[in-house]
Amino acid sequence: MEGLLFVLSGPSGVGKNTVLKEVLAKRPDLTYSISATTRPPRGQEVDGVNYYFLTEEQFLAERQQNGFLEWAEIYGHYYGTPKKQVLALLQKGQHVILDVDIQGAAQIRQNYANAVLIFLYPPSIAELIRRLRERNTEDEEAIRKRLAYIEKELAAVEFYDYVVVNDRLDEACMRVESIINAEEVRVTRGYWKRLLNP
Ligand SMILES: Nc1ncnc2c1ncn2[C@@H]1O[C@H](COP(=O)(O)OP(=O)(O)OP(=O)(O)O)[C@@H](O)[C@H]1O
Ligand SMILES: Nc1nc2c(ncn2[C@@H]2O[C@H](COP(=O)(O)O)[C@@H](O)[C@H]2O)c(=O)[nH]1
Repeated sequence: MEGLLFVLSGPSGVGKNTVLKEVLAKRPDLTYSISATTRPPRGQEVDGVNYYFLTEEQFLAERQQNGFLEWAEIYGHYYGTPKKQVLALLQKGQHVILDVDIQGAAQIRQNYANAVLIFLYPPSIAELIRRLRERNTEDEEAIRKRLAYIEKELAAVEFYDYVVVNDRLDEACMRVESIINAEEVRVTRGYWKRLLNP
């Protein structure tokens, strides 16, 4: 039986990576899909761990060969989900979670009707800006570019299946885990049959 495909989106700095790290530590049956991007590495990011860092030429060649499950241009750089590895994991029965923006989530919604879309929402705009600035990984111009998209990104929450407010981190992680648990036992997915003794 195929694994479940989850999507986590939310504005830059809301805490997607932070929440994912905690949730993934508790769910060995959930795999994080490492995206490809043309943006340069920031801080301690490592190629093949945080992202596959590609040149624009490499990214466009991969896109040309239909190598992405979804892709988007965000804040002036390309981002995409490598198709082969995600589909292989799902076929093996592994759940997969993508950290993608609202454009990517819309493509996933269109092409994978069973995917579960979760939106991580900030407790306030002021707190979101504080987190983004205090992370201290972008220069002022890059921060301004990201802030310019906040309103559009927050408005897209309407198209998601679930929303989780990332105020207290432990609570937000618990809610994301609860969503995964609940989706696993939806009768229509048939996934619950895995829980029966042979
Ligand atoms: N619940 C929380 N309370 C306080 N700080 C938080 C919380 N969640 C995350 N943070 C902090 O906010 C900052 C941004 O978090 P993170 O990098 O995970 O965001 P992101 O949504 O993945 O951003 P981006 O889309 O830019 O990659 C980090 O410094 C992180 O430690
Ligand atoms: N559509 C896609 N969006 C992606 C992908 N990987 C990451 N992202 C989104 O990009 C922004 C910026 O990320 P950052 O690491 O530069 O801060 C953020 O909203 C991510 O969700 C992807 O493969 N496809």
